[in-house]
Amino acid sequence: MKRAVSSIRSRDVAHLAAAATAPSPAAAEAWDGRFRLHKPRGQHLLTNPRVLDAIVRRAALRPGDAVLEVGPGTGNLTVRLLESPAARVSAVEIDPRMVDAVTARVDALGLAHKLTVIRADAVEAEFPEFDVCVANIPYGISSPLIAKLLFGPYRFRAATLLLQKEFARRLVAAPGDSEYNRLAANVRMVADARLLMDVSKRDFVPMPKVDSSLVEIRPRAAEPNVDLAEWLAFTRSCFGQKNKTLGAIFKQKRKVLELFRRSRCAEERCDGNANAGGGSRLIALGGGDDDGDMSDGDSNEGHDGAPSFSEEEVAVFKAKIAGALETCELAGKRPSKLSNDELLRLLKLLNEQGVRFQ
Ligand SMILES: C[S@@+](CC[C@H](N)C(=O)[O-])C[C@H]1O[C@@H](n2cnc3c(N)ncnc32)[C@H](O)[C@@H]1O
Repeated sequence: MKRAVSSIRSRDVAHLAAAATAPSPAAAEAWDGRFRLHKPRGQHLLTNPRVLDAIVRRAALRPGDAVLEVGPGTGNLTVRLLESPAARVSAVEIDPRMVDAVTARVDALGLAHKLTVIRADAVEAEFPEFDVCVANIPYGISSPLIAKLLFGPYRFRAATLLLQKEFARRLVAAPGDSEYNRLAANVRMVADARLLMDVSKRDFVPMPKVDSSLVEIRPRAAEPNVDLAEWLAFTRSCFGQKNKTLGAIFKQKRKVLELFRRSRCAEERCDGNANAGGGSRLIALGGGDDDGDMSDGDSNEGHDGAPSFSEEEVAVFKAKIAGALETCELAGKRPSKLSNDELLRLLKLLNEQGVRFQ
């Protein structure tokens, strides 16, 4: 029978708590039909107690830590975090039924004084200050959430996140690996990421189609020596067609024209950079469907307040790009094989030539 979505009964709360202490296959059966979980919201609850304990152990919480949890669901991980040495947990949850469930469960355990539940979309919400983020997140928001953590205003020690296994592999990939991509290049610019362990899809209720991996992301203390918005826009440009050489990528008429427009606008401070990747609140890191080429058409007519320009001007600009590629000997290289230092050198040379990406 269909359950109302607005509230949850107390016997469900007891059941939810039990689910995380029973072995997962039994829990999966017990769950069936009791509480309608929405797959589009990524509501696959982690019910294997050994995995839940391992996540908290691997997060290496310290006394006094403020923990951020994204998507507490019914609280299977939350209660373990609250029982850890951490001082407090702030949990951001979008589904009001889950907010009720985790609140009631934590209340019943006498741990409510350590928990703040924020009912909000974690991609949109402003997070309170935190030392560590520990979460089994909805996989649909992996990329924007990691972007928000690493490129937003937050200063924290580490994020220990359960992610879709393939996404996790892409996140920790190194230059030259077949999975290396824009997401990994962007994360590497500001943080160290490593795999901690794999988690079977059988440890979730309902069972998802994919396996998962636990990943640790540690932001580096030192700020990188680059304008991050410019870097994000640059990698978007490079990795849009990651199997092409940089020479081929930056020879394309459409790309050259778009870069010309942006560079002109940056110089003249007009409003032609509305599509820049780094400036928006929702930062795109890559790793999903956002690795597309910059392409706003190939006309050289002025728009967005940008001046129009001549063929000759564009030809000079194109030659500057080719010159920068030649100087750093990267024209024949594919972006997915290059280290961030090599890409940074190219970006600096291009910037020196007046080529801007944001
Ligand atoms: C994979 S479940 C994890 C639940 C729980 N942490 C566990 O391990 O059993 C993801 C949770 O995130 C919530 N969620 C989905 N999208 C969200 C969003 N944009 N912001 C905050 N929470 C979200 C879902 O309602 C669900 O409770």
